[in-house]
Amino acid sequence: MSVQNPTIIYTLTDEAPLLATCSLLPIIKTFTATAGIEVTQSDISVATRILAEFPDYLSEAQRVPDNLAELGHLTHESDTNIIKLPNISASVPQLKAAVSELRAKGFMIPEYPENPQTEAELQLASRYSKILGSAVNPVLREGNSDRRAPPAVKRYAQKNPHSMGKWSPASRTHVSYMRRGDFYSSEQSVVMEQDGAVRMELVTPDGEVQVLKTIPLLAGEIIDSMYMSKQALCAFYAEQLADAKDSGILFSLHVKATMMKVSHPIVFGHAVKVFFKDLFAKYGELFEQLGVNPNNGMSSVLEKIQSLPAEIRVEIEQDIADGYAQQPELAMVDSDKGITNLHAPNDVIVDASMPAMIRNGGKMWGVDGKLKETKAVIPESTFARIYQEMIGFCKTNGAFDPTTMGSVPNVGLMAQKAEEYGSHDKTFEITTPGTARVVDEQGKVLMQHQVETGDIWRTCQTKDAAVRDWVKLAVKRARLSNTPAVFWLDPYRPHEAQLIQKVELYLQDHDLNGVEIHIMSQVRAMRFTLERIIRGMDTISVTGNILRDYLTDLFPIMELGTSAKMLSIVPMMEGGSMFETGAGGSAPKHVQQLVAENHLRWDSLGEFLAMASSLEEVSIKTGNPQAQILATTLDQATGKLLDNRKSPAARVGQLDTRGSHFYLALYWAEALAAQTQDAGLAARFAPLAKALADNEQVIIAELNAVQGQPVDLDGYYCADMDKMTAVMRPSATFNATLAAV
Ligand SMILES: NC(=O)C1=CN([C@@H]2O[C@H](COP(=O)(O)OP(=O)(O)OC[C@H]3O[C@@H](n4cnc5c(N)ncnc54)[C@H](OP(=O)(O)O)[C@@H]3O)[C@@H](O)[C@H]2O)C=CC1
Ligand SMILES: O=C(O)CCC(=O)C(=O)O
Ligand SMILES: [Mg+2]
Repeated sequence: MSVQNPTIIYTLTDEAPLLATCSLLPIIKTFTATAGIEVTQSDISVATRILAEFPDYLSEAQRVPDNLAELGHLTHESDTNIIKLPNISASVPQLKAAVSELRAKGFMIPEYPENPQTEAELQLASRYSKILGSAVNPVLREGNSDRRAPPAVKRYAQKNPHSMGKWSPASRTHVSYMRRGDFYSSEQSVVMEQDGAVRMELVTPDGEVQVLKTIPLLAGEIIDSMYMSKQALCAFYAEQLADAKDSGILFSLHVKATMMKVSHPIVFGHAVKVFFKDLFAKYGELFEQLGVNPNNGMSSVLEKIQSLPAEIRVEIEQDIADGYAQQPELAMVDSDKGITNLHAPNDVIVDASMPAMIRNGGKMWGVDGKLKETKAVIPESTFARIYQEMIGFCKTNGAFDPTTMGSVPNVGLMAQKAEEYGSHDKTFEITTPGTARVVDEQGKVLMQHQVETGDIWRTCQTKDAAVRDWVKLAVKRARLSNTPAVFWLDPYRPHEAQLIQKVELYLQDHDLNGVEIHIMSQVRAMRFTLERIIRGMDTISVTGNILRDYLTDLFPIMELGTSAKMLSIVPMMEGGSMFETGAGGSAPKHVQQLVAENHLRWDSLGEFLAMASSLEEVSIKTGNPQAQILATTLDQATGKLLDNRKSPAARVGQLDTRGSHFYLALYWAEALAAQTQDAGLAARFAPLAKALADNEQVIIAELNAVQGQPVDLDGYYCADMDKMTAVMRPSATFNATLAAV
């Protein structure tokens, strides 16, 4: 990016945010072009990433560049400015669906090899693993994370509170987690004294040494090793199923199979097998022949048995029904369609699913479509306990009150694939019992565990420079917002004990006068924060990577009703910036609604906030004063949009995403026309402001007239761009008015 031509890169992703982009990006480009700022786009959708991985299967005309790799390189440049919308972190069923869709459209990429055996299949699996799960965010997040609700958004939520379910002190809802045999119980941690490499090795009982991975490490880097016992996990599931059945409450499993793309599908698969114990005992061999993979959920069983003769299929279906009847009632993802919590590993993603349950007064949907008390099973104890603490607090104090509650911004340790979220390439399902150990270049054993077949063994890395930057960001945010900051760190956990030492050291780099900093273990930090929150006081949570993810859905969903309204900034360690839009995901349900009734309820507030911050960054970096004017007026327009309640509504026939974008354009143009710092810009936008205001009724009528009918986007993962654009820009008057600028 040169000073003359500042560029903002806007990502094209998937599902609802991509649809919203079809309407919003033309507006943004129209406005920024007036200040000589180019907004380019970079397609990192799951479908495009698949195509980019397989040029050797495509014709010249079908090939696409590897945009994600390109963006990954740019994150190391100081003038990079990326707006990152949420994208699908694909499960295996989603990846297979995307592949089928692409093949049906003539892109003859290879089928996803579900049970790779041959060398060629293993190679394909390895190529596909680059696209599976959370494959985008870890590449781009070359900085730590700063997520918060801007004051205007918080004020709006206080004036216009969302509904909250009631909490009763008698609620039986609770969180269940493992007390032994999980990663927490076995963790060991060391800090590297100098640059070097370590090997992850498995030593079998007959002395054979299998090298599973070699990991280069930098001086000061923290490396942890830990395992989860399969036997302990399965025993835990059996106990929790029995307890839920006895207590007559729902059973629900909450994991993060997207980010923890190696370990959590396995953890999920064991739940499926323990729940349907008799089914898998009876048909284990047949299921294996059919290629059923329980890690992909019951959807895999239902899909694979389709190939069987009808009478066998019917018998299996009856056994599945019996399985459901014998076990506790499962929480439902979609009770109308019979989709349960164990259907697919990515339907219930813990960061969004637990807050939704807590917001609903501790209830999830039962098979009859009614809200019921629930046992929320989160096997790993490391972070599950924070939810139990919040649930206990709600039972005592009642539901949170969005009109008075304080706010909890987050500063998250995320840079350079920190901690568990960077561990998937260092996670192994153990195939033979033995000693799993981490050995340095001199042959010294740094950490070791006795493991059994099926145990999940992993290492996690955290770079020293990332920790230092994180501490700096925490102090900066605490000072700038005059808010106490709490490091959520547990001294009993070996990794976090190492972090505490580093935090205490790096805090000394800063002037802490007038800044309030605490270090507390997770449960105490939660309690401290909640005691303040109900008194209207704000508290910054300074956390590792997983709690960054969990807390930036949890608190915003209580405070604002959704994490889509968060400002989510990643100041890159090498000087560039990424502005994520909100802290939530790509809202698949919203696409279903659009397709069924041409109403999109995606709220682009996250995009508006990110765009303003991105423009401000352009102004700071390039000295372009018009960029700052665009940023300031965009924030004004966003504030007015909130005040005038022009956010998308949930139901068909009401204002939706497209109408909301129209109002943003109107208010932004009006604010630009009204500002006095740059007469040229004001003159440029005055006619647009007038034209949009004059045509408000016509445009809204044109936008609303299309609602109520199904629409065809010709695909899901690789929908037709022209069709999406036509659907998302249905007002000829609005389009022509923008084009005239
Ligand atoms: N940064 C990223 O790239 C992220 C990507 N993901 C990916 O997103 C997908 C879905 O994840 P999931 O766990 O279901 O979480 P989501 O956040 O996508 O969805 C949960 C619910 O949040 C609400 N929601 C979220 N964003 C918006 C918005 N902008 N406007 C209006 N409502 C919103 C919707 O509620 P309602 O139905 O009530 O309207 C939605 O059903 C997965 O593929 C996941 O991997 C998830 C998190 C972050
Ligand atoms: O990358 C993903 O899969 C999810 C990211 C996420 O949930 C977050 O950063 O809050
Ligand atoms: Mg998240």
